[in-house]
Amino acid sequence: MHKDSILDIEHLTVRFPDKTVLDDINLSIQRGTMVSLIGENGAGKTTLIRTILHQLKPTKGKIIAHPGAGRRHLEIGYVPQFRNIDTGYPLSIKSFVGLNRLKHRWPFYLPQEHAALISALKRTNLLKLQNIRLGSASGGEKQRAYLAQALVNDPELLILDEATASLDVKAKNELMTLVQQLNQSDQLTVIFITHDFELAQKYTQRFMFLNEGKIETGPVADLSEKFLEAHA
Ligand SMILES: Nc1ncnc2c1ncn2[C@@H]1O[C@H](COP(=O)(O)OP(=O)(O)OP(=O)(O)O)[C@@H](O)[C@H]1O
Repeated sequence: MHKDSILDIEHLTVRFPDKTVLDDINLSIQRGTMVSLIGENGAGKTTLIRTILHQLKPTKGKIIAHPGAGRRHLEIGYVPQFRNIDTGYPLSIKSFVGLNRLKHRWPFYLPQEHAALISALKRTNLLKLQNIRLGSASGGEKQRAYLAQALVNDPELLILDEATASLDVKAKNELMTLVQQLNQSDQLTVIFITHDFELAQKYTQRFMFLNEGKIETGPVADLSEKFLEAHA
């Protein structure tokens, strides 16, 4: 275990009947860092994330989470790949973000829930847009609403699952700039799944490269070299 890790992955193996997708993986993710998770289609990125999210039980090994001081469990936020939302979608941005606070009587929030909701809207620059229908928002705004939804429970770890794919260059950079600000101001740890090396190098410090069941890690400056090696 590393001194300040948020996740320690130890001898993690996930095997499906016909395939070993993760093969004895060992790595630590440091608290407060932004890390890219790279790998070809079918390399096992989703499988790794599902295991981190307790959606999948490892065949062998384990993932140890280290919640921060005063927290009982590691809260994880998840932002999916952008998919367009029908223009008829009825909920306002605020109500959509609030869907992730269902613990009580949505949409009648307790005061602390309402405060968390407003904070998530503020941190994603959506405060002024909170009452517009999500269906009428731009692609970038919709994706920021997904980010706000992931933030509303005050996560310590944020997983961006190809969350910038299908956005235009401006919206990609806006989203990643916001995430970078949260990383710096709140020590939010980020796992950024992407096929975009340029964004990985611009916004993250380290990479995790999944290939044939194994993971290699390193500083993002070495990313192109690693990728070329894997394809040599
Ligand atoms: N429940 C399952 N049962 C059997 N095989 C599975 C299961 N889930 C995933 N797989 C297989 O495991 C491999 C890794 O899949 P995974 O979805 O983790 O890859 P990925 O890197 O996320 O791919 P992509 O970039 O396309 O999303 C694939 O060959 C997939 O078919």
